[in-house]
Amino acid sequence: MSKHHHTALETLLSRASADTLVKPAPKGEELEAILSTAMRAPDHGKLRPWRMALVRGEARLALAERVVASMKRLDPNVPEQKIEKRRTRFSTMPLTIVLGMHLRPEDKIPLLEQQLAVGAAAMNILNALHAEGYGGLWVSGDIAYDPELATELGFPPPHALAGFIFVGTPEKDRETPKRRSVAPYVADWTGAPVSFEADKQ
Ligand SMILES: Cc1cc2nc3c(=O)[nH]c(=O)nc-3n(C[C@H](O)[C@H](O)[C@H](O)COP(=O)(O)O)c2cc1C
Repeated sequence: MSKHHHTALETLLSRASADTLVKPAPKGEELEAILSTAMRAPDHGKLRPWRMALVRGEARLALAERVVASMKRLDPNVPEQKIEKRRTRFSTMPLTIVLGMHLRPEDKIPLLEQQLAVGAAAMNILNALHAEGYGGLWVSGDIAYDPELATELGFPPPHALAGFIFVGTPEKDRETPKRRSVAPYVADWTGAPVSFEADKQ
């Protein structure tokens, strides 16, 4: 497999989200290794705030129904087409990782830093999936902010959802995506406040 010829940096530079994911998803020891990269995320206070609920097999249908119920709760007039799209996605993805946050609002570590640690864990997982030849897509949408859905999935307030990571194998081999230059997002600070090309009109 070509992945073995890639340096770590090339792997990081070539990651892209894949929205058409088919079987197989990683399982067993390989899945455990991929998920273990979450444990290497930078994490102020060692709170380990990330939680991953794996949804596979028959449980996918139940998740899809909870998601649809959440959509209807949030918007009683939600178009049927939107419902069907989400129902199909959640019920057919080979694996969905519900990314939960075990948040501690009373802790001395700021909530934002707790959330950033979960984001870093998610990024490690997405990169690990890519490195192993799988694909991932991190999605949220308004349902990710529905406390009732979060509670049904095991994350009652103040815990919360950081989204869902769809996992599988990209349907087709894709070219390495075009990457924008990072230059507009980088500046040397030499004493005066920086300004970025990216922010100039
Ligand atoms: C927290 C979070 C939530 C996201 N939610 C969605 C989403 O609901 N729908 C979507 O199409 N992309 C969402 N994205 C963006 C995708 O994960 C992805 O980055 C985007 O499709 C661009 O693809 P790329 O990662 O290959 O650049 C989200 C990203 C993050 C970090």
